[in-house]
Amino acid sequence: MATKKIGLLVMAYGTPYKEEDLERYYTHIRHGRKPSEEAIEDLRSRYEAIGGISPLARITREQGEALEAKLNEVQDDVQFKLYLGLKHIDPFIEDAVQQMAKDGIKEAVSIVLAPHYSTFSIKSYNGRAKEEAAKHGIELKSVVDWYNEPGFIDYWVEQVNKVYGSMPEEDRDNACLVVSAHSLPEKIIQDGDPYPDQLKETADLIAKGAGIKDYEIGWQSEGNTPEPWLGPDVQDLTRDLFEQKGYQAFVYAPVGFVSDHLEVLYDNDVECKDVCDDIQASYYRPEMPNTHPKFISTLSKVVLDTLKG
Ligand SMILES: CC1=C(CCC(=O)O)c2cc3nc(cc4[nH]c(cc5[nH]c(cc1n2)c(C)c5CCC(=O)O)c(CCC(=O)O)c4C)C(CCC(=O)O)=C3C
Ligand SMILES: [Fe+2]
Repeated sequence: MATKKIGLLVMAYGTPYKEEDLERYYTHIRHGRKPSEEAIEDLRSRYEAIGGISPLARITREQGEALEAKLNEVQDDVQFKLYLGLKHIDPFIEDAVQQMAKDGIKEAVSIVLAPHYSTFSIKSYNGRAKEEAAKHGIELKSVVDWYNEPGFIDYWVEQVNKVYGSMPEEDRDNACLVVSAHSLPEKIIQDGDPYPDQLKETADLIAKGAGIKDYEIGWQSEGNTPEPWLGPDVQDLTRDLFEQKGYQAFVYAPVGFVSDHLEVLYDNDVECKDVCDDIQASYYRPEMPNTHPKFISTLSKVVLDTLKG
Protein backbone atom coordinates (compact mmCIF):
# COMPACT_ATOMS: atom_id res chain seq x y z
CA MET A 1 0.00 0.00 0.00
CA ALA A 2 1.36 3.38 -0.96
CA THR A 3 1.83 5.73 1.99
CA LYS A 4 -0.25 8.89 2.12
CA LYS A 5 1.54 12.03 0.94
CA ILE A 6 1.45 15.10 3.17
CA GLY A 7 2.55 18.47 1.83
CA LEU A 8 5.17 20.08 4.07
CA LEU A 9 4.92 23.84 3.55
CA VAL A 10 8.01 25.50 4.99
CA MET A 11 7.60 29.28 5.00
CA ALA A 12 10.32 31.88 5.40
CA TYR A 13 11.05 35.54 4.76
CA GLY A 14 12.96 35.22 1.50
CA THR A 15 15.95 37.19 0.26
CA PRO A 16 17.22 38.50 -3.10
CA TYR A 17 18.85 35.68 -5.12
CA LYS A 18 21.05 38.15 -6.99
CA GLU A 19 21.66 41.88 -6.91
CA GLU A 20 19.07 42.59 -9.61
CA ASP A 21 16.35 41.15 -7.35
CA LEU A 22 16.94 43.77 -4.70
CA GLU A 23 14.49 46.40 -5.90
CA ARG A 24 11.50 44.10 -6.46
CA TYR A 25 12.18 42.35 -3.14
CA TYR A 26 12.34 45.63 -1.21
CA THR A 27 9.23 46.90 -3.04
CA HIS A 28 7.35 43.78 -1.97
CA ILE A 29 8.41 44.27 1.67
CA ARG A 30 7.03 47.82 1.39
CA HIS A 31 3.63 46.51 0.22
CA GLY A 32 4.26 47.55 -3.37
CA ARG A 33 5.60 51.04 -2.67
CA LYS A 34 8.87 51.48 -4.54
CA PRO A 35 11.70 52.52 -2.19
CA SER A 36 13.79 55.62 -2.96
CA GLU A 37 17.12 55.21 -4.78
CA GLU A 38 18.80 56.19 -1.54
CA ALA A 39 17.02 53.45 0.43
CA ILE A 40 17.90 50.89 -2.24
CA GLU A 41 21.54 51.97 -2.15
CA ASP A 42 21.57 51.74 1.62
CA LEU A 43 20.21 48.18 1.50
CA ARG A 44 22.63 47.27 -1.29
CA SER A 45 25.57 48.48 0.78
CA ARG A 46 24.47 46.34 3.72
CA TYR A 47 24.29 43.24 1.52
CA GLU A 48 27.69 44.18 0.11
CA ALA A 49 29.10 44.32 3.63
CA ILE A 50 28.09 40.68 4.18
CA GLY A 51 29.59 39.50 0.90
CA GLY A 52 27.19 40.83 -1.76
CA ILE A 53 24.27 38.52 -1.24
CA SER A 54 22.71 36.83 1.76
CA PRO A 55 23.28 33.12 2.45
CA LEU A 56 19.62 32.97 3.51
CA ALA A 57 18.22 31.45 0.28
CA ARG A 58 20.62 28.52 0.54
CA ILE A 59 20.08 28.06 4.28
CA THR A 60 16.27 28.17 4.01
CA ARG A 61 16.40 25.45 1.34
CA GLU A 62 18.78 23.35 3.44
CA GLN A 63 16.55 23.75 6.50
CA GLY A 64 13.49 22.68 4.52
CA GLU A 65 15.27 19.66 3.03
CA ALA A 66 16.67 18.62 6.42
CA LEU A 67 13.23 18.90 8.00
CA GLU A 68 11.62 16.85 5.21
CA ALA A 69 14.30 14.16 5.59
CA LYS A 70 13.96 14.10 9.39
CA LEU A 71 10.18 13.79 9.23
CA ASN A 72 10.42 10.90 6.78
CA GLU A 73 13.06 9.23 8.95
CA VAL A 74 11.24 9.36 12.31
CA GLN A 75 7.94 7.88 11.16
CA ASP A 76 6.59 5.85 8.25
CA ASP A 77 2.83 6.37 8.51
CA VAL A 78 2.92 9.15 5.92
CA GLN A 79 5.37 10.59 3.41
CA PHE A 80 6.19 14.30 3.67
CA LYS A 81 6.90 16.29 0.50
CA LEU A 82 8.62 19.65 0.87
CA TYR A 83 7.33 22.92 -0.62
CA LEU A 84 9.13 26.18 0.17
CA GLY A 85 6.90 29.24 0.31
CA LEU A 86 8.42 32.68 0.82
CA LYS A 87 6.91 35.90 2.10
CA HIS A 88 8.63 38.47 -0.09
CA ILE A 89 10.08 36.71 -3.16
CA ASP A 90 9.40 33.72 -5.38
CA PRO A 91 8.48 31.01 -4.80
CA PHE A 92 5.79 32.90 -2.87
CA ILE A 93 3.62 31.11 -0.32
CA GLU A 94 0.79 31.06 -2.89
CA ASP A 95 3.07 29.52 -5.56
CA ALA A 96 3.99 26.70 -3.19
CA VAL A 97 0.37 25.90 -2.36
CA GLN A 98 -0.57 25.97 -6.07
CA GLN A 99 2.24 23.52 -6.79
CA MET A 100 0.91 21.22 -4.06
CA ALA A 101 -2.51 21.29 -5.70
CA LYS A 102 -0.96 20.42 -9.09
CA ASP A 103 0.84 17.51 -7.46
CA GLY A 104 -2.44 16.18 -6.10
CA ILE A 105 -1.72 16.93 -2.44
CA LYS A 106 -4.90 16.87 -0.33
CA GLU A 107 -3.45 17.33 3.15
CA ALA A 108 -0.66 19.61 4.26
CA VAL A 109 1.07 21.02 7.31
CA SER A 110 2.89 24.33 7.46
CA ILE A 111 5.58 25.85 9.64
CA VAL A 112 7.18 29.31 9.61
CA LEU A 113 10.92 29.48 10.19
CA ALA A 114 10.48 32.07 12.96
CA PRO A 115 9.80 31.13 16.59
CA HIS A 116 7.62 33.98 17.92
CA TYR A 117 4.01 34.72 17.03
CA SER A 118 3.02 38.16 15.86
CA THR A 119 0.20 39.50 13.72
CA PHE A 120 3.02 41.01 11.60
CA SER A 121 4.83 37.75 11.07
CA ILE A 122 3.37 34.29 11.72
CA LYS A 123 -0.23 35.41 11.39
CA SER A 124 0.34 36.88 7.95
CA TYR A 125 2.27 33.83 6.70
CA ASN A 126 -0.38 31.42 8.01
CA GLY A 127 -3.23 33.57 6.70
CA ARG A 128 -1.81 33.59 3.18
CA ALA A 129 -1.23 29.83 3.24
CA LYS A 130 -4.73 29.13 4.56
CA GLU A 131 -6.42 31.34 1.98
CA GLU A 132 -4.62 29.69 -0.93
CA ALA A 133 -5.12 26.17 0.46
CA ALA A 134 -8.87 26.81 0.73
CA LYS A 135 -9.00 27.76 -2.96
CA HIS A 136 -7.63 24.33 -3.86
CA GLY A 137 -9.50 22.28 -1.26
CA ILE A 138 -6.29 21.35 0.55
CA GLU A 139 -6.71 20.58 4.24
CA LEU A 140 -3.96 22.56 5.93
CA LYS A 141 -2.82 22.51 9.55
CA SER A 142 -0.44 25.27 10.59
CA VAL A 143 2.11 25.38 13.39
CA VAL A 144 1.45 28.53 15.42
CA ASP A 145 4.66 29.14 17.35
CA TRP A 146 7.51 27.23 18.98
CA TYR A 147 9.43 29.90 20.96
CA ASN A 148 9.39 27.82 24.18
CA GLU A 149 9.91 24.32 22.75
CA PRO A 150 12.40 22.53 25.02
CA GLY A 151 14.60 21.50 22.05
CA PHE A 152 14.79 25.09 20.81
CA ILE A 153 15.68 26.41 24.26
CA ASP A 154 18.25 23.60 24.68
CA TYR A 155 19.84 24.57 21.38
CA TRP A 156 20.42 28.13 22.58
CA VAL A 157 21.47 27.07 26.09
CA GLU A 158 24.13 24.84 24.51
CA GLN A 159 25.40 27.59 22.20
CA VAL A 160 25.40 30.22 24.93
CA ASN A 161 27.26 27.83 27.27
CA LYS A 162 29.78 27.16 24.50
CA VAL A 163 30.47 30.89 24.12
CA TYR A 164 30.70 31.55 27.87
CA GLY A 165 32.96 28.53 28.21
CA SER A 166 35.35 29.88 25.58
CA MET A 167 35.65 33.39 27.08
CA PRO A 168 38.60 34.62 29.08
CA GLU A 169 37.59 34.64 32.75
CA GLU A 170 37.47 38.42 33.09
CA ASP A 171 35.01 38.63 30.19
CA ARG A 172 32.88 35.84 31.64
CA ASP A 173 32.69 37.55 35.02
CA ASN A 174 31.61 40.84 33.44
CA ALA A 175 29.36 39.72 30.60
CA CYS A 176 25.78 40.51 29.68
CA LEU A 177 23.64 38.28 27.47
CA VAL A 178 21.47 40.34 25.10
CA VAL A 179 18.52 38.30 23.82
CA SER A 180 16.80 39.90 20.83
CA ALA A 181 14.24 39.65 18.05
CA HIS A 182 13.24 41.84 15.11
CA SER A 183 11.56 45.02 16.32
CA LEU A 184 7.98 45.69 15.27
CA PRO A 185 5.82 48.83 15.42
CA GLU A 186 4.87 49.51 19.05
CA LYS A 187 1.18 49.60 18.12
CA ILE A 188 1.12 45.77 18.07
CA ILE A 189 1.06 45.89 21.88
CA GLN A 190 -2.28 47.74 22.02
CA ASP A 191 -3.71 45.03 19.80
CA GLY A 192 -2.71 42.40 22.37
CA ASP A 193 0.09 40.82 20.33
CA PRO A 194 1.93 38.09 22.28
CA TYR A 195 5.27 38.76 20.52
CA PRO A 196 7.04 40.76 23.30
CA ASP A 197 5.94 38.35 26.06
CA GLN A 198 7.06 35.38 23.99
CA LEU A 199 10.52 36.89 23.51
CA LYS A 200 10.75 37.48 27.27
CA GLU A 201 9.80 33.87 27.95
CA THR A 202 12.43 32.60 25.49
CA ALA A 203 15.04 34.82 27.19
CA ASP A 204 14.06 33.72 30.72
CA LEU A 205 14.20 30.04 29.75
CA ILE A 206 17.61 30.34 28.06
CA ALA A 207 19.09 32.36 30.93
CA LYS A 208 17.74 29.86 33.45
CA GLY A 209 19.04 26.89 31.46
CA ALA A 210 22.48 28.44 31.10
CA GLY A 211 22.56 29.72 34.69
CA ILE A 212 23.03 33.32 33.55
CA LYS A 213 21.91 36.13 35.84
CA ASP A 214 22.99 39.09 33.76
CA TYR A 215 20.75 39.20 30.71
CA GLU A 216 18.57 41.77 28.97
CA ILE A 217 15.98 41.86 26.23
CA GLY A 218 16.61 44.02 23.20
CA TRP A 219 15.06 44.70 19.80
CA GLN A 220 16.90 45.02 16.53
CA SER A 221 16.69 45.85 12.84
CA GLU A 222 13.75 48.24 13.23
CA GLY A 223 12.16 49.69 10.12
CA ASN A 224 12.66 53.12 8.74
CA THR A 225 9.22 54.63 9.45
CA PRO A 226 8.14 57.57 11.64
CA GLU A 227 5.99 55.44 13.98
CA PRO A 228 7.50 54.22 17.28
CA TRP A 229 9.04 50.72 17.23
CA LEU A 230 9.56 48.29 20.11
CA GLY A 231 12.72 49.15 22.05
CA PRO A 232 15.27 49.35 23.44
CA ASP A 233 17.29 48.89 20.29
CA VAL A 234 20.21 46.51 20.89
CA GLN A 235 22.80 49.16 20.03
CA ASP A 236 21.40 51.79 22.43
CA LEU A 237 20.92 49.08 25.03
CA THR A 238 24.58 48.10 24.74
CA ARG A 239 25.75 51.67 25.41
CA ASP A 240 23.31 52.15 28.30
CA LEU A 241 24.30 48.87 29.94
CA PHE A 242 27.97 49.70 29.55
CA GLU A 243 27.48 53.10 31.18
CA GLN A 244 25.22 51.88 33.97
CA LYS A 245 26.74 48.52 34.80
CA GLY A 246 30.23 48.58 33.30
CA TYR A 247 29.96 45.26 31.45
CA GLN A 248 33.12 44.29 29.64
CA ALA A 249 31.60 41.74 27.27
CA PHE A 250 28.32 41.41 25.39
CA VAL A 251 26.90 38.14 24.08
CA TYR A 252 24.19 38.63 21.45
CA ALA A 253 21.58 35.92 20.99
CA PRO A 254 19.23 37.03 18.17
CA VAL A 255 16.73 34.27 18.98
CA GLY A 256 13.94 35.75 16.86
CA PHE A 257 15.89 34.53 13.81
CA VAL A 258 17.07 31.05 12.89
CA SER A 259 19.65 31.56 10.13
CA ASP A 260 22.76 33.46 9.21
CA HIS A 261 21.36 36.38 7.24
CA LEU A 262 21.50 40.15 6.86
CA GLU A 263 19.84 41.00 10.18
CA VAL A 264 22.40 38.89 12.07
CA LEU A 265 25.50 39.18 9.88
CA TYR A 266 25.05 42.97 9.56
CA ASP A 267 22.85 44.26 12.38
CA ASN A 268 24.63 42.17 15.00
CA ASP A 269 28.05 41.30 13.57
CA VAL A 270 28.73 44.75 12.09
CA GLU A 271 26.56 47.27 13.97
CA CYS A 272 26.61 45.80 17.48
CA LYS A 273 30.28 44.92 17.02
CA ASP A 274 30.95 48.59 16.14
CA VAL A 275 29.36 49.72 19.39
CA CYS A 276 31.38 47.14 21.35
CA ASP A 277 34.59 48.28 19.66
CA ASP A 278 33.73 51.88 20.49
CA ILE A 279 33.23 51.18 24.20
CA GLN A 280 36.09 48.65 24.17
CA ALA A 281 33.94 45.72 25.20
CA SER A 282 34.27 42.20 23.77
CA TYR A 283 31.70 41.09 21.19
CA TYR A 284 30.36 37.53 21.09
CA ARG A 285 27.57 35.98 19.04
CA PRO A 286 26.66 32.29 19.36
CA GLU A 287 26.06 30.26 16.18
CA MET A 288 22.63 30.46 14.59
CA PRO A 289 20.49 27.28 14.39
CA ASN A 290 20.74 26.89 10.56
CA THR A 291 20.60 23.09 10.02
CA HIS A 292 21.85 22.03 13.44
CA PRO A 293 20.41 18.52 14.10
CA LYS A 294 18.93 19.54 17.46
CA PHE A 295 17.12 22.44 15.82
CA ILE A 296 15.81 20.37 12.89
CA SER A 297 14.59 17.61 15.18
CA THR A 298 12.78 20.22 17.30
CA LEU A 299 10.99 21.49 14.20
CA SER A 300 10.06 17.93 13.23
CA LYS A 301 8.55 17.35 16.67
CA VAL A 302 6.50 20.54 16.41
CA VAL A 303 5.24 19.57 12.93
CA LEU A 304 4.21 16.09 14.09
CA ASP A 305 2.50 17.52 17.21
CA THR A 306 0.51 19.91 15.01
CA LEU A 307 -0.49 17.15 12.62
CA LYS A 308 -1.74 14.97 15.49
CA GLY A 309 -3.32 17.85 17.42
C1 LIG B 1 9.25 40.32 12.26
C2 LIG B 1 10.27 40.30 11.17
C3 LIG B 1 11.20 39.29 10.92
C4 LIG B 1 11.39 38.01 11.70
C5 LIG B 1 10.32 37.01 11.40
C6 LIG B 1 10.42 36.43 10.02
O1 LIG B 1 11.49 35.92 9.64
O2 LIG B 1 9.42 36.52 9.32
C7 LIG B 1 11.97 39.70 9.77
C8 LIG B 1 13.00 38.95 9.19
C9 LIG B 1 13.76 39.32 8.07
N1 LIG B 1 13.78 40.55 7.45
C10 LIG B 1 14.64 40.50 6.38
C11 LIG B 1 14.91 41.57 5.51
C12 LIG B 1 14.31 42.84 5.52
N2 LIG B 1 13.28 43.26 6.33
C13 LIG B 1 12.95 44.58 6.07
C14 LIG B 1 11.95 45.33 6.69
C15 LIG B 1 11.06 44.90 7.68
N3 LIG B 1 11.07 43.67 8.31
C16 LIG B 1 10.02 43.60 9.23
C17 LIG B 1 9.73 42.51 10.08
C18 LIG B 1 10.46 41.32 10.17
N4 LIG B 1 11.52 40.92 9.36
C19 LIG B 1 9.32 44.85 9.16
C20 LIG B 1 8.10 45.17 9.97
C21 LIG B 1 9.98 45.63 8.20
C22 LIG B 1 9.61 47.05 7.78
C23 LIG B 1 8.74 47.04 6.57
C24 LIG B 1 8.32 48.45 6.18
O3 LIG B 1 9.16 49.16 5.61
O4 LIG B 1 7.18 48.78 6.48
C25 LIG B 1 13.79 45.01 4.99
C26 LIG B 1 13.71 46.39 4.33
C27 LIG B 1 14.89 47.22 4.60
C28 LIG B 1 15.20 47.37 6.08
O5 LIG B 1 14.35 47.87 6.83
O6 LIG B 1 16.28 46.94 6.43
C29 LIG B 1 14.64 43.93 4.66
C30 LIG B 1 15.71 43.89 3.62
C31 LIG B 1 15.20 39.18 6.30
C32 LIG B 1 16.13 38.68 5.19
C33 LIG B 1 17.55 39.05 5.43
C34 LIG B 1 18.43 38.61 4.31
O7 LIG B 1 18.13 38.87 3.14
O8 LIG B 1 19.47 38.00 4.62
C35 LIG B 1 14.66 38.45 7.35
C36 LIG B 1 14.90 37.01 7.72
FE1 LIG C 1 12.33 42.08 7.77
